[in-house]
Amino acid sequence: MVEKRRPIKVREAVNRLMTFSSSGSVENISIEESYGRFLGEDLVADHDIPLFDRSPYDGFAFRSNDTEGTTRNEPCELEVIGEIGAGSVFTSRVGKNQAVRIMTGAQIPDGCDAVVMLEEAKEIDRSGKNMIQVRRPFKSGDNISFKGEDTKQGTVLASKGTYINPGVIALLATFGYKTVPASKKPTIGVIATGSELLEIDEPLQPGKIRNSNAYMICAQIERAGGIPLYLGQFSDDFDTCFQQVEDGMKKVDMLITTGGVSVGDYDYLPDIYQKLGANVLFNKVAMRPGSVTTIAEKDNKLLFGLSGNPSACFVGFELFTRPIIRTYLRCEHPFLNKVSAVLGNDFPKPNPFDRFVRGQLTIEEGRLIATPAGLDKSNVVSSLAGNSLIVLPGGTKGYQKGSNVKVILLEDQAGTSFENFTI
Ligand SMILES: Nc1nc2c(c(=O)[nH]1)N[C@H]1C(S)=C(S)[C@@H](COP(=O)(O)OP(=O)(O)OC[C@H]3O[C@@H](n4cnc5c(N)ncnc54)[C@H](O)[C@@H]3O)O[C@H]1N2
Ligand code: MOO
Repeated sequence: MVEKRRPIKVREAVNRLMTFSSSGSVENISIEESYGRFLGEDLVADHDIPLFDRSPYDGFAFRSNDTEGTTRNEPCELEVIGEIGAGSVFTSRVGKNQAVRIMTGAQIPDGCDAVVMLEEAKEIDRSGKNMIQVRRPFKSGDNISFKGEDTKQGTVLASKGTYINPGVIALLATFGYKTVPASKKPTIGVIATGSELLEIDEPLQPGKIRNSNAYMICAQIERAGGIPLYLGQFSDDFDTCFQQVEDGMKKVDMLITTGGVSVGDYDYLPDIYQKLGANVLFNKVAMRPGSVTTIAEKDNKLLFGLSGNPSACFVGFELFTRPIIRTYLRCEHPFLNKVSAVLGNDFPKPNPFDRFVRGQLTIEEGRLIATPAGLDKSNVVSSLAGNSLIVLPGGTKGYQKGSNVKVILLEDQAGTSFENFTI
């Protein structure tokens, strides 16, 4: 008789697992390679931006006092004593009733405290002198970008664990980071088990299926920010699988297996953990799909025993492996984001376990709608292409279309049919 496993709640499973999470080391990479990585350290501004008061416009810099009482009919006239382009500095001090022609981005010359835009100033000639007329009073600071107004020295530009997107790259470049301290990516081994598995380029045969999980998991690892190391697929043979897991563990930061975690005659993973002397954190979770997800730890390395059923494998990865990868990458918020939405279809099937239904989140007339995708069975592949997981808490009743539900966003929103951006 097979020993009955005791399911634990998802939250408890996650909490138990997270006590074994740890962050990896930090490596310096070039800024060109940094897109899509995670910052390994807080970045602190070592100087002000802008570093000097500068002009945000092409125009004339002058002393605001000189424009006091000026009106459209009684303009003040200022003598233009020089000009300054972006990148140059005006070396002499600008005096009373004087102005300097200045270009966008150029440093405000000493003595000046305001800028009038080119279009607002009228250039005139007074006995060979180049003058401008200014037709309204200016206050000190008008049209000036001040030193430090963008970023003050000492400010945290971006905290460790921040995803390096193009905007973060702009910050890094502004502060001279030719090399960037990035969290080292974890290398995660992937082993597929099952005598029924064919490699994807093998012809189909009776009773056999293609190994889709290994490829799916590798892509999930990449999406989460890790490096997948596919170690191969192996038949249901205890000695072979044990050897592969034992050898695989030495090459990686964590290891994922798919298949063989249930209670069948060829489900060897529980015996493999035992022979390895691994500490099994849990082997049954009150969730569908993925109830058989089993996680063990050996010498501070985690072994994720994901189900062979594709949907169960997918969900097990997103709920358990992903936060471990994100913690390794130093993210402060390692879990996927959740939003509230309205259920787009009836979901009549009740279940005592919490369900994570694969689905598609859309916006219709400003409302978020979560629609379950296809057949809700854990061995189904066709429901996996959606952008979200709809959380349906366990209970005795199903859910009706229009119910309020929580939806986990699967981060890669490229396939999301949210309202298009049009002007
Ligand atoms: N008597 C019981 N039987 C089962 C139970 C149970 O509690 N008692 N649990 C069921 C649940 S729930 C699930 S989920 C599955 C989990 O089984 P395993 O994780 O051990 O996976 P396998 O048996 O190896 O395979 C399950 C299914 O998935 C297909 N598979 C396997 N590997 C791959 C792959 N790499 N790519 C695509 N598909 C794969 C495999 O052919 C099977 O159809 O157990 C239930 N049974
Ligand atoms: O682990 Mo199974 O997917 O709950 O159906």
